[in-house]
Amino acid sequence: MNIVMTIAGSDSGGGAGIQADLKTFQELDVFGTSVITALTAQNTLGVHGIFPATPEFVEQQLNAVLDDLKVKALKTGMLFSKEIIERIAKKLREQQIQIVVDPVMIAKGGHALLKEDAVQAMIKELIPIATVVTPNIPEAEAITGMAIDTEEDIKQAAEKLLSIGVGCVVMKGGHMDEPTATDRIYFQDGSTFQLKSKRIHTKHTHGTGCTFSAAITAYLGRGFSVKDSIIEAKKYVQSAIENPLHIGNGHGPTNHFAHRFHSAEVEVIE
Ligand SMILES: Nc1ncnc2c1ncn2[C@@H]1O[C@H](COP(=O)(O)OP(=O)(O)O)[C@@H](O)[C@H]1O
Ligand SMILES: Cc1ncc(COP(=O)(O)O)c(N)n1
Repeated sequence: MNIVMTIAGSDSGGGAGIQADLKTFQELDVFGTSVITALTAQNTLGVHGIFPATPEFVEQQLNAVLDDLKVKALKTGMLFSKEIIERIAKKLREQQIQIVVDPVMIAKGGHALLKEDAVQAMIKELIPIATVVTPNIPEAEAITGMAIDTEEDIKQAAEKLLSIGVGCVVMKGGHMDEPTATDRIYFQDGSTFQLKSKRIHTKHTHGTGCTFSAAITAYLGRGFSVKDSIIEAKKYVQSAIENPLHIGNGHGPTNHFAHRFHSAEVEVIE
């Protein structure tokens, strides 16, 4: 059995964070383990409270899993503070695990999930040891300090991220004002490709980023290449967005069952 891990926050509403990650892992046939950085009191309407774990307890969870289970790939999501990031990075530097960093900063409803002073720790400690980083446009702007409006801006921001040391940058296009949902992928060796799918006009996009990065992690854990993992993950998230569950009164979650009966169309542009 391929074992993977998520290091993220809990979403009591079940749409994002640890809950979205574990659902994705289960659907994609890998064994999911978890390290919870913070509890959130959250539903489809927003984040109502945050109760962080101590950095020591985050480390204890990480040690408990890694001392016993052979984790092949992991993702990080909501990490909340600089102290938590430092603990995690110190431990992960000693491991041979493929790391997907989803640099979660702000929930769709506007609530901060990462303290402002933690961005630098993410840049210094975590991104350099990552296999893949998956920023959305506002996150890429916060990390690079650049305004991103055009395709050329996206490329420049990706180059800045690559210069920090990460192996591959996935610039997610959910927030771009484009008729398609286009993600642009850049590798250290200069190669690049795009993934294009139909943009779905829906308010049910809570947890799309979490689901996407968890799916990349699941495929890496199964031994897929980085490129194929990203392509397959995009198909999974597209199908999860195209078939919303219509639950809750706000931004509803993605549908993790959808891939069982619907295969989404994703165009790979080299
Ligand atoms: N309305 C949409 N229709 C189709 N795909 C979308 C839509 N919104 C986001 N996506 C896709 O979902 C994934 C997550 O992207 P994004 O929403 O930008 O990230 P985040 O959830 O971190 O803000 C990406 O693959 C993106 O292309
Ligand atoms: C615990 C947790 N982790 C991540 C997100 C981001 O998800 P989204 O950007 O879809 O709100 C969230 N809302 N809550």
